[in-house]
Amino acid sequence: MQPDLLEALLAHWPDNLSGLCAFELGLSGGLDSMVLLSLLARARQQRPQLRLSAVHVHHGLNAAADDWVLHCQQVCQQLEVPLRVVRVAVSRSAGESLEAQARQQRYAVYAQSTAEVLVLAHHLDDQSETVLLQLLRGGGVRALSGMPVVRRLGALQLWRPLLGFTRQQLEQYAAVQGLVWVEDDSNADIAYRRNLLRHRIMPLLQQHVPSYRQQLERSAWHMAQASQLVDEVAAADLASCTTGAALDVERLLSLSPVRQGFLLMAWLRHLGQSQVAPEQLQEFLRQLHVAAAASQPCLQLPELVVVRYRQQLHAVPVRPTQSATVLRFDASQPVSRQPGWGGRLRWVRGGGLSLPSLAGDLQLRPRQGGEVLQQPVGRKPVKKLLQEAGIPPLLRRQWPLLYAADGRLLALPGVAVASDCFSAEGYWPEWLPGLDH
Ligand SMILES: Nc1ncnc2c1ncn2[C@@H]1O[C@H](COP(=O)(O)OP(=O)(O)OP(=O)(O)O)[C@@H](O)[C@H]1O
Repeated sequence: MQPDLLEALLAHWPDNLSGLCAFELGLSGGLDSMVLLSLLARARQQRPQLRLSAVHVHHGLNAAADDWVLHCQQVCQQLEVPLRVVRVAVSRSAGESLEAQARQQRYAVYAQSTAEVLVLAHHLDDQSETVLLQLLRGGGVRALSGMPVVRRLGALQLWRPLLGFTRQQLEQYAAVQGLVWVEDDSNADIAYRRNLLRHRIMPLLQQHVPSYRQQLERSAWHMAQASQLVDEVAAADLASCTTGAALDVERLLSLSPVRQGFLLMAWLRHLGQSQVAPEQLQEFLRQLHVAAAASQPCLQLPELVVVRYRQQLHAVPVRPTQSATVLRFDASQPVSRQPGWGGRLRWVRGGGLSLPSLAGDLQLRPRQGGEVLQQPVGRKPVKKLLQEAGIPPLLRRQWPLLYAADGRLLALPGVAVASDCFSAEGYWPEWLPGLDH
C-alpha cells in the first residue's frame, strides 16, 4: 500500500531540526524535488512557523536549462514559495567531470543559503545507486555509509527527508497530486555510470532481488555505525599522539597498524587533505617502521608534505609563501603563528638572543644561499648548521632565517643564534614546523 508521504514526512521530522524554521529546498525542477516542494508546501499548512523557500542552480549545461528556470518560477509562484535562481558557469576544461563540477558548484550555492536547513530530494533509489557506485569505486566504510538523513553543511543542516521512499512512490504521489516536472535528458545517457546502474543493472536486481534497496540501505547503516566507531577511535588516538601541531612517532607506532592508518587519515582530514590513497599511507607507515631514526621518510600530498623530524611528524606546506615577514619580539606572547611559513615561532627564556639585539622590527626571511652565522668558532655556513642539526632536506629548504632590525642575521631558529648577540638571560628562538589543525 502506498504510504501517505505527507503523514510520514511529518511523523519523521528529525528531532535535531526541531526549533529550526527557515528551510530552503534545492529545486532542480525534476520529479523528486517537485514532489518535495509539494510536500513541504503542504507541511507548512500544519506547521505555520515553517518558512519555506527554494533555490534553483542554473548550470547552463542543457539546452532546456532556461525552461527549467521558468518551470520552477511558475510552480513556486503558485505555491507562494520564494525562489532564488543562481547562475553558475561550469568550465569544460578543468580535469574533473562536468557532473562533479556542477555538483560542487551546487553545494557552494547551498552553502551560501541564509536558511537554517537546506533540503534535498534524494530518495531510496538514489541511496542504493550511491552505495553501489561507491562499492564499484572501492570506497571505504565512510563512503559506503551512503547519504545520512541529516548532516551539517557549514552553518546549515542538510536534510534529505525522502531517503525512506522509492522513486516509484514519488511517481505515484506526483500522479495523485497532478504535479508537473521537467526531465533532464542527460539522465538517460548510460555513459554515466550512475545512469548505467539505474537503467541496466537495477532493473535486473529488481527482477531477482526485489528487496535490494532495503538490503543495500541496511548495509549502509552497518557501514555508518562502523564508520562512526572508526572516527571515535581515531579522534581519541589523535588526541593522545598530538603534541602541538605535530604527531609523536613513538606513540603512533605503538598503536596497532590499522589504528595508525586511521589516525593518520583523521589528522590529514583535519588539515584539509581528505583525498589520500590508503596505499600511500600504508607505505609511509611501513617506511616509518623500518627507517632508522636518522633517515627521513616523507609523505608527499598535493598541498602538503609530512616529514619526520626529532621523532615527530610535521605537516608542512609544499609551497610555503615565505615572503619576508616583519615581527616584533614580545616576551608576553612567546608563540606566534607564521602561516606563510607553515609553522610557529616560539621564544624560550634563558640562553639566547640578548634584548638589545631583539629591539625593533625583526624579519623572517627565506634562505637565498650562501648565508653565514657568527659562531664561537667563527662564521659558519647556514647550510652546514642545518645539516649538523639533522633537519630533513625538505625542511632545510623552507627553514626561516631571523634577521635583526639592522639587517644582521641573528639566528637560525631552533638551531643556532649569532654568538655575538648571545646573552645567558636572552631568548632562544624555536622554530616549530607544521600546520595547525
Ligand atoms: N540545479 C539544481 N538546483 C537546485 N537543486 C538541485 C539541482 N539539481 C539537483 N538539485 C537537488 O539535489 C538533489 C539531488 O539531485 P542529483 O542526484 O542530481 O544531485 P547530486 O547532488 O549530484 O546528487 P548525488 O550525490 O546523488 O550525485 C535533487 O533532488 C535536488 O533537491
